[in-house]
Amino acid sequence: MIGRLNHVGIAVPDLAAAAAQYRDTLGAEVGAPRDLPEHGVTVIFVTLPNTKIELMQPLGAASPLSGFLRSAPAGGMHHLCYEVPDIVDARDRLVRQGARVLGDGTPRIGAHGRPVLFLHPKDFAGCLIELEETEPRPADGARAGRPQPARP
Ligand SMILES: CC[C@H](C(=O)O)C(=O)SCCNC(=O)CCNC(=O)[C@H](O)C(C)(C)COP(=O)(O)OP(=O)(O)OC[C@H]1O[C@@H](n2cnc3c(N)ncnc32)[C@H](O)[C@@H]1OP(=O)(O)O
Ligand SMILES: [Co+2]
Repeated sequence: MIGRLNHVGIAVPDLAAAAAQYRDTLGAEVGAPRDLPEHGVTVIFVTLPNTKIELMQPLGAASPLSGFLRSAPAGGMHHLCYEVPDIVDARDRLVRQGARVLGDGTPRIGAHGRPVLFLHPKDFAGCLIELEETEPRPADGARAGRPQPARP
């Protein structure tokens, strides 16, 4: 079910300082900061030859990173993002196997403009897992190979 490692999320207290470290000390290709208020984060993607690093700092009082940074004030690895071809199919299979999908289970649009979901860290060796759908859905939302309900 899971495919490529799309990115590794790292929560940091100071996004600009972390980005400078990746750019200047580690010599990596560092993108521009982007606010994702609907997710309570500001992110900078670091592009590597085989994957990406998502540097994130809290945005707003309700950021999901706040609790994490209280327990790890200097920052730390926060989540792994795996790619899946069909996020609804992946969710339903995981739920059938007893995994906890965070939130109400509805995929939301993530930093790459694709649907994402998160799985509880307690179910996966203490690692928060993000799933990102990779194949763009056709305009009618249909999925290849899946029977489509008759249109009204
Ligand atoms: C989607 C936009 C972007 C993208 O790439 O597209 C992003 O990736 S945004 C990333 C930020 N968004 C999220 O993380 C959303 C999903 N996260 C959550 O729903 C929460 O952070 C949650 C449920 C993982 C933790 O919530 P909270 O911190 O309030 O709960 P607790 O402090 O009670 O933690 C419960 C338990 O889990 C452990 N924990 C918490 N966070 C992590 C983590 N990142 N990795 C591993 N373990 C984690 C925490 O230590 C607690 O363990 P316990 O033994 O009970 O103390
Ligand atoms: Co992410």
